[in-house]
Amino acid sequence: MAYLLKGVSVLGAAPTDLVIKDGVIAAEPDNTAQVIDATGLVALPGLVDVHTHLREPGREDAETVDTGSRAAALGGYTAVCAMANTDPVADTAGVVEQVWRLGREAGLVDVQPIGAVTIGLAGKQLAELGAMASSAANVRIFSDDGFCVADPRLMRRALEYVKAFDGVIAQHAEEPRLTEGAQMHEGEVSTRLGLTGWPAVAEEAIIARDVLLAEHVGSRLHVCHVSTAGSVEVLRQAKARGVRVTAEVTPHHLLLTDELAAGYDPVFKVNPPLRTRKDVEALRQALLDGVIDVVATDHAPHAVQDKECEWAYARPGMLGLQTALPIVLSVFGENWDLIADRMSVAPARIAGLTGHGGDLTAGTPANLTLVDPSYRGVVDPSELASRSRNTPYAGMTLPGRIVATFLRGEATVLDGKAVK
Ligand SMILES: NC(=O)N[C@@H](CC(=O)O)C(=O)O
Repeated sequence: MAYLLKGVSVLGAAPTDLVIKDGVIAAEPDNTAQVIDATGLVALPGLVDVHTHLREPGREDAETVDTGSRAAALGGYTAVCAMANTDPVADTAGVVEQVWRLGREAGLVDVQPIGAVTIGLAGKQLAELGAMASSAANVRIFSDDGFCVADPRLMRRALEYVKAFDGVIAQHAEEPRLTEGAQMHEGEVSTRLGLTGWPAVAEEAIIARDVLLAEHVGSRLHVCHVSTAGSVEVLRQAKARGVRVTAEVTPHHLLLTDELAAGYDPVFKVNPPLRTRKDVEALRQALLDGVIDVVATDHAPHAVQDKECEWAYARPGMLGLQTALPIVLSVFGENWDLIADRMSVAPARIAGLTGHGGDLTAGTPANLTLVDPSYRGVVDPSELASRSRNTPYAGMTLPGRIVATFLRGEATVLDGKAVK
C-alpha cells in the first residue's frame, strides 16, 4: 500500500506532500497512493520509548504485548523497549525471545526487549547478558528496573560486560537503604501527611556513584526516570567531563508534583515519586538543555485490585503511552525539533534501533506519526487501549491527537484508530 500525505508539515515546516511506498519515504509521486488530507497535520519520526512495561509474560491481566503495542501505536510510537520485570523475569535468551516474538505477532510497533541485569532482578548474580545479546531479540539495553542494581561491584561488572557489544546498563537509581518503607517524596508534603518519605538523595547518590563507575570502566550508563533537581546537576557535571551517560525523564515528572498525594489517590503513586515544583522546573530545563536526553514513558499498567486500594498497598506506576505526546506538547508547546529529538531520534540512538528516529527524507524508512496539534481532548480512561486504567490524567484537557502512525510504510493507526 502506498500513501500520499497531502499538505503535511514535516516537523513544523511549510506544507508539502509526502509519499510513502514500499516501506520508505518515496522520492517520486505515486498515482496509486491512498490520499490522506494532512492539512494542518505535523509529521514526526515515529516515537520511540526506551522504557515501557508490557507485563507479558505473567501479568496479562494488566497488559499484554498486544494491548501495550496498541496503546503505543495510538500514542504515535513505532518502537518500544519492553522492561524486564515480567514473571518470569526477562533474564534469559528464552524469555527475551518470547517477548520479541510476541511483538512481531502483534505487528503494531517494534518491541525491543530489555534484559535483566541480575538473575530474577534479585541483585545477586549477573544474568546471561551475552546470551540475551546474541539471541534473536538482539538485546542491547539491560535493566533491573523496579529495583536498583545496588551492589557497586555487580554494577561495575555489568558495565564492563556489556562494553563488548556496545550494550548499556539502564539503572533504576534508588539506594534501597534510604527508601525502606517509602511511600512518597520526602519533603514538606510527606511530613504533613505522615507518610514515609523517599528522599531525593536516594536517587542522586546512586547516579553519582554510577557515573563514576561508568567513567572508570569507560562504559555506557543510562539513567531511568530522573526525578530530582540534584540528579540533573550530577548528570550535568558528568556529561561536561565526557562520561558516556544518557538519561530519561517521564512525562509525569515533567508535569505533576507531590502535592497530588494529599488526596491519597493511589493513581498518583509512582516510583520514583512525584517531586516538587522546583524539581519539575529543573527537569524541564534539563530536557531543553540536553542534559536529559529523552522522554520515556515508564508506562506501568496495573490491574484494578493493585491500584484501587489503600495508598500504602497500591503498586507504584502509571500509564503513559497514549498521553506522552499530549503532555510534552502541553509543557513545551509546538517545539517540534525538541519533540522529534527527545522522543524519537535520541531514544532510537540509545536503544540502537536503526530505522527509527529518521529525518523523513526520501529513501529513509517510513516510521512516522501524524499529529493534529490543534486538537484539544479530555482524557477518558475507558477509551485507552491499555488493559489497565491507571492514568493520572483522567478528565484533563490536553492538546494534540495522533491521527495516523506508520510502521515501515504500513499504517498501524488511521483516523485515530488502530488499523487491526
Ligand atoms: N515506575 C513504577 O512506579 N513502577 C514500575 C516499576 C518501578 O520502577 O517501581 C512498574 O513496573 O510498575
